[in-house]
Amino acid sequence: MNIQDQKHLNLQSDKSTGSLSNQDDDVTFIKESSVKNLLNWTDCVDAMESALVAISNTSQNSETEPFSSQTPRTFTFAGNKGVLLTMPGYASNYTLNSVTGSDKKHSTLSCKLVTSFSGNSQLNPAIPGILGTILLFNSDTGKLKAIVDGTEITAWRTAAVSVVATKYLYCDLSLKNLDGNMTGKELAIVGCGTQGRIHALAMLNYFPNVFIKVKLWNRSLNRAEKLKKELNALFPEIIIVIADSSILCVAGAD
Ligand SMILES: NC(=O)C1=CN([C@@H]2O[C@H](COP(=O)(O)OP(=O)(O)OC[C@H]3O[C@@H](n4cnc5c(N)ncnc54)[C@H](OP(=O)(O)O)[C@@H]3O)[C@@H](O)[C@H]2O)C=CC1
Ligand SMILES: O=C(O)C1=NCCCC1
Repeated sequence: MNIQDQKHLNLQSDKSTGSLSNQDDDVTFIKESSVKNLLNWTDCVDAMESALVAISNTSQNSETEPFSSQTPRTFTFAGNKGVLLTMPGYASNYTLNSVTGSDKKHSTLSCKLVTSFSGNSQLNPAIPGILGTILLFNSDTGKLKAIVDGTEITAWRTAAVSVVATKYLYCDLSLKNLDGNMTGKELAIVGCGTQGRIHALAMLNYFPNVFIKVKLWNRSLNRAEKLKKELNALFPEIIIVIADSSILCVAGAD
C-alpha cells in the first residue's frame, strides 16, 4: 500500500512493527467513491491470484505457507424480495507483490455481507441488485478495523477471478500450444449488466493490445448500446459491435 493509499484510508505505518494502524483507533469507513479510486486491475488480479493460492492449500495452520479458512455462506431470505448473504473468511500468509512491491506476508480476517434484490433495477433511480459491505477485523485480536463498501469490490473481484482463469487456462495454453500470438483477439460479452460491463473492462484493461474487436449482446438493446458507448470512449482503437443474438455474439470469438 503506497503513502497516498494510506492517507486515503486514514492509516499510518508503525515503523517498529511494519504494520498499519488506524490513527485514532476508530473503525475506518471506506465509502464507495474512495473504493473506486483505490481499485486497479493489476492489484485486483494479483490479490485474486494470491487468494486462489491460499484457498487451494488445504493445510490449515501453516506458519509460512498461504492458507485460508472459509465456512459456507449463509442465506437469509427477505420474503420473496431478496436475500442477505454472509461470507466469512480468513486468508493467511498471502503476498500482494504488485501492491506492496515485496514478498511480505499478510493475513486477513473478514466477513462480507451481500444483499441481492432483483427489483432494484426497477427503482427510480435504479440501484445495483447486488450490494456488498465488507467488515475487516484485526487478525490478531479480532477487533473490528474497517467497514468497506463492497459493491464495487464484489463486481471487480468477480471479473478479476475470470482474468486469472483466462491468464492461466487460455493465455498460457494459447502462448505455449496454439499460435503463440496474443494479438488480434475477439472478446464476446453476453449480457451487459454489472458483470458484463466489468468483465469487458477487466479483460480490455488487463490484456492491453490483445483484442481488436469486442462483440456485445444484451437482452435489451439499450444496455448494450450504453456499454458500447462507454467502451468506444475508453478504447477508441478497438472495434465494438452489438451482435444480433447471443449465438452470433460468441461465434468466432476467442
Ligand atoms: N454484481 C456482482 O458483483 C456479482 C454478480 N454475480 C452474479 O452475476 C449475475 C449477473 O449479475 P449482475 O451483472 O449484477 O446483474 P444485472 O442485473 O446488472 O444484469 C443482469 C443481466 O442479465 C440479463 N438477463 C436477466 N434475465 C435475463 C433473461 N431472462 N434472458 C436474458 N438475459 C437476462 C440482463 O438483461 P437486461 O438488461 O435485458 O435485463 C442483464 O444483462 C447474477 O447471477 C449475479 O448473482 C456474481 C458475483 C458478483
Ligand atoms: O460475492 C459473491 O460471491 C456473490 N455471490 C453471488 C451473489 C452475488 C455476490
